[in-house]
Amino acid sequence: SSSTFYERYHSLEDIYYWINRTTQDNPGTVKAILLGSSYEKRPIYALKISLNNRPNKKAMWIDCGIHAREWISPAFCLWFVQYSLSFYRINHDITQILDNMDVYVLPVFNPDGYRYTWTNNRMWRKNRSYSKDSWCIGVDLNRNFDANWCTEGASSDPCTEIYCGAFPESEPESQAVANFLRSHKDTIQLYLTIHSYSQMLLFPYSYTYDQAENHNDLLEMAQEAAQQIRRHYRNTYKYGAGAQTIYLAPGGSDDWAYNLGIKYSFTFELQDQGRYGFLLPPSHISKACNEALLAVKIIALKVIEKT
Ligand SMILES: NCCCCC[C@@H](C[SeH])C(=O)O
Ligand SMILES: [Zn+2]
Ligand SMILES: [Zn+2]
Repeated sequence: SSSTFYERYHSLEDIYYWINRTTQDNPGTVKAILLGSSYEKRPIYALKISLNNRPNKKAMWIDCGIHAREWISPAFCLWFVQYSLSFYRINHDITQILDNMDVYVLPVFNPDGYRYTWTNNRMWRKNRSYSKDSWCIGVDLNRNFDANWCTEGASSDPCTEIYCGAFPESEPESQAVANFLRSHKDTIQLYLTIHSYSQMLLFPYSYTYDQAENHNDLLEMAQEAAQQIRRHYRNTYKYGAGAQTIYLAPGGSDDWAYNLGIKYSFTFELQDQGRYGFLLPPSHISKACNEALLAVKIIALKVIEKT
């Protein structure tokens, strides 16, 4: 039954099949968009969910799986799509969101890396590109964006987990996403990128300790989301600007999207706090995704209210 499908992790092939099936089963509502292809030439598909064809509707963006080992992230993207399609016109919050915004969902930002965690190394983080002057493989796609690129919190050593790449957007995966966001920056009002673990709701900046221009807005939104998770699920999420809440991290997709003009930009770190870490068991998927869903609802509704 569908409930067990969404409470399991799925291979890359399964997710491609799911993308196809979901698109075919929901013509006119779900459209697959080919953003580009990975280093190993795998397609990078985003789904566009559009529940009504109201003219010049705004949009929100959720990407998952930029880091290969963070399996709960793609699981959440699938969960979110299924919830949206199942509860539109049933749940008030998701109905309000989908009536006001289209949603772009990118289930697997880094398909080569994700596949690699299924076949070779469960703990792989980066993509699978080769660098010309090192035997080491892979760029940290969340250090490869053009936002204070390769400063403190990233490394120019290809053998590190935070290798920034040869230059900003050097990787086909980050380039594909950046191109799409650049060409849709006037309609996309909210950028969300889903990671694990450590249970945090983060917002710009991570490349500097300087405050974002709408810091108070972002803080209030993250705070409310964290409070509601605490109230409904009795679980604790830290929240704040990335640099001081987690660590300095330049070249991130959230900071780049923010500087592009998407003024509501967040990085979610989902469950857990370290007991299982990246190896969160399937039995925890439901709770982790419900917590993330609540945060998305609260933040998205606030964006609608503010714009
Ligand atoms: N854009 C940087 C947001 C804060 C760091 C997020 C974590 C997720 Se694993 C990282 O990319 O190291
Ligand atoms: Zn991550
Ligand atoms: Zn993380």
